[in-house]
Amino acid sequence: MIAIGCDHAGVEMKKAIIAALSVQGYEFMEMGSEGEPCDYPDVAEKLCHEILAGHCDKGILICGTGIGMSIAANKIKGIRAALCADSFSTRFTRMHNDTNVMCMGARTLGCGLACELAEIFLTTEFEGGRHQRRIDLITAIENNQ
Ligand SMILES: O=C(CO)[C@H](O)[C@H](O)[C@H](O)COP(=O)(O)O
Repeated sequence: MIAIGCDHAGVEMKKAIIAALSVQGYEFMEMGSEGEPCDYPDVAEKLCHEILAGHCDKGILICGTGIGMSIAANKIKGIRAALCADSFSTRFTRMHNDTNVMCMGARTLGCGLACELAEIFLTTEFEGGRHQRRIDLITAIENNQ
């Protein structure tokens, strides 16, 4: 199960991703705006807690730029969120950072690219090895707050 959430800026992109990836067999837990104005931190917090509770494997967050969503999501212990705008970074943030949330900007990316990036994010595996040591260092920073 993939969690997907947006504020009012990201409704069209959220729908496009659900439509494109549902046909590949992905199931989505949808949350956030259906068009009405809302505040992105509330959506980010709700989505991240669905992941931490084990109800969803990964999350996709969409706002105007993706930046506010990524700032909010990264405040939550256990969440590693990346702002994704190109295929190389999207692939490597899974391989090296083991990110569990991707954030995208609906006012900066087209829906076609967003669907492609979402597919890369959901299909790319974490490499482990030396990257796990670095994730552990991030977790240690988190635990020292
Ligand atoms: O969080 C954001 C920027 O970091 C998002 O782009 C929001 O979607 C944006 O701030 C919403 O702005 P609006 O003027 O209320 O539509």
